[in-house]
Amino acid sequence: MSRLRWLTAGESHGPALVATLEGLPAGVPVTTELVADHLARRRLGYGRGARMKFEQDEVTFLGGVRHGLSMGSPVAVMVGNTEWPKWEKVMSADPVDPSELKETGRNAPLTRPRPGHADLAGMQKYGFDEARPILERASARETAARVALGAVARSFLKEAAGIEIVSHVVELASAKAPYGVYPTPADVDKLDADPVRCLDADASKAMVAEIDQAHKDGDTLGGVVEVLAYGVPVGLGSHVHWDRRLDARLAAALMGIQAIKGVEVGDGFELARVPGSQAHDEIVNTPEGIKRTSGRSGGTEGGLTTGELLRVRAAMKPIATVPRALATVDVATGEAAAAHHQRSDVCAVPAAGIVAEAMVALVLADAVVEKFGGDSVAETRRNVQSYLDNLQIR
Ligand SMILES: Cc1cc2nc3c(=O)[nH]c(=O)nc-3n(C[C@H](O)[C@H](O)[C@H](O)COP(=O)(O)O)c2cc1C
Ligand SMILES: C=C(O[C@@H]1CC(C(=O)O)=C[C@@H](OP(=O)(O)O)[C@H]1O)C(=O)O
Repeated sequence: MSRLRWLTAGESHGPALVATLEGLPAGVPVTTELVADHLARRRLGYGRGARMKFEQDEVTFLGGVRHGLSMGSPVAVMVGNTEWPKWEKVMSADPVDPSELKETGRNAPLTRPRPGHADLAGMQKYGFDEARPILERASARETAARVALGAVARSFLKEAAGIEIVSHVVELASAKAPYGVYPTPADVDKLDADPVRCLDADASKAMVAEIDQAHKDGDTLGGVVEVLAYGVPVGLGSHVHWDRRLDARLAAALMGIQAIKGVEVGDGFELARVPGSQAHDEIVNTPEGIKRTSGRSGGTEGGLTTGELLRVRAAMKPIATVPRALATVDVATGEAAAAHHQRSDVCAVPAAGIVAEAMVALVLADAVVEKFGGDSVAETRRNVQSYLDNLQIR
């Protein structure tokens, strides 16, 4: 199985995040601007904290791309952290004199772990007496690296198979967008211009009001994002083994985003509440070929893509750093305490949608490379076309 492999590294207040992508065919259009544009989309969204106002996400390619095209070698990309100069001592890789650390005023031990973040279990597991070494990597700052790779993956998908990915916010706390309205690639600019990346104006207003109220109350919120992939060919993934099922791969990738607690493929949990006669997508022959009368399955059956619209949802829990701090224990003293809190997002659901797009793009790019191969994207495209031209049933 030829597959894409990818990794990220870097801490929230370290010098930079880095990400590598191995197995990408040559000839994929990739530029610094393309990646920067997607990173800028991830910084948007009503309810995000102060950092997103000044964070620059400075992009540098370190390998794999020449003159705007991938070369077939591993792609390496670095995303600089604007905050680094303030954290140079606290996050120094090399030992630092304790007096210099004290001068920074940023090195007070974080001994009051936040419920809902990785602080406490991470300290226990890795043997630290404070949360800094845990929260630096648990932080969703890391998702900038994923979005950088996702930008590369989506360029490959468009070029190789004409696949395009769109996401939108469908629920934010108790505010809901009307069910069954699916934005298309033509709606992306409109979505990105909306404060909460919701297509429905009334629902968007209600979501903004929820965030304003939570802000006033010193609270935080979660929500649900939906990702749609247009132009996915039939037959990505496979029914033959659990770890080859595309629905399983998508679910794992989405669940791997910080704070995502639930994933649905298509109508997901709703399908469990209706009889079979209302749960499946009936098959009809049309002048354009065999089609489905509905899209309840979300475009996968038996772990294979059906060639219909791919649709997945991810539910994000509220931000763990609650301003009206939650009860915890100071692990230095064993006494009851309020969880540590500095600045934080009130709500990051719109940003989570952009991260979810990136994860879906990486899973689909992996599945396309696996099925169609190709050392150059032109070869992948020929293989996709030949497969579609030679489908026995269509
Ligand atoms: C885009 C994005 C931004 C986030 N911003 C914050 C934040 O500012 N403060 C915070 O405590 N958690 C934030 N989170 C959530 C934490 O990273 C998450 O709660 C933590 O990783 C623990 O969640 P888990 O149990 O799902 O891993 C954010 C998550 C995402 C996806
Ligand atoms: C930095 C980002 O998100 C961060 C995610 C995050 C967390 O705990 O997950 C906590 C906050 O970090 P800080 O305390 O430095 O402001 C967010 O700003 C980002 O998305 O780029």
